Amino acid sequence: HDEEFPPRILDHVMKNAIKGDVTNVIDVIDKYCWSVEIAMNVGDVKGAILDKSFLEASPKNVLEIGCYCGYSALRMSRLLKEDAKIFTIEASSQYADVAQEIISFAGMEKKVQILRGLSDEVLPTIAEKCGVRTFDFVFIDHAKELYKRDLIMLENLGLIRQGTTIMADNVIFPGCPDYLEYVRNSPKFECTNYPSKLEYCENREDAMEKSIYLP
Ligand SMILES: Oc1cc(-c2ccc(F)cc2)cc2cncnc12
Ligand SMILES: [Mg+2]
Repeated sequence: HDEEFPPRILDHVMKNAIKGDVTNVIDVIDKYCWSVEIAMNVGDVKGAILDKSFLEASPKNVLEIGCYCGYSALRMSRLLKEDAKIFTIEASSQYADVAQEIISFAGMEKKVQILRGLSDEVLPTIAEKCGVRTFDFVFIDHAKELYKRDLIMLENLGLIRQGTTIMADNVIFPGCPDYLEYVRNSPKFECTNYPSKLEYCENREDAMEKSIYLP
């Protein structure tokens, strides 16, 4: 990926969005990505699918794996109920730096906590570090080859509970076949597929997969 996109989107947001207006920041990012350059945010079309599942779950403790520039964390933060919080794991310190700036610019720094590091390094201590026992909603949107490994880690660490909603981005493109096979064949997950398009594209298929954990 273009390593220089994050600083450019940060600069564009700072110059064109309204400080403290999270909906405007989201809109400014989407307009930029539709008109200037594509980025790997979940985007507005798949973002609406995420929003709907998020509202249905109405979660208190939210985990995101793959923060990037903070776009999906902002989308979820604007739908958070009182005293609910989002913890988002980001392995790239460059991405985490930009995400922190964008999340703070939007005024959501109290609702979103960025955890820097690789998911398999962060997850084992996240419960005690964040004062959370289990997560009510999980959004998986990082390296596709890590989806299955990390879901199994969430199960083994007891970080998900009866009824936890897990949303996964990019299950068609770039695709995560082993993850899909795992959740769809497991009796512990109730899965729903939401066909859509790759972010900021009209003609490339992608989809989100919702899996409700029912151990
Ligand atoms: O939504 C996404 C899209 C792409 C991606 C890859 C290749 C391409 F050509 C276009 C888009 C990569 C991602 C990596 N992590 C999380 N989400 C991603
Ligand atoms: Mg994605």
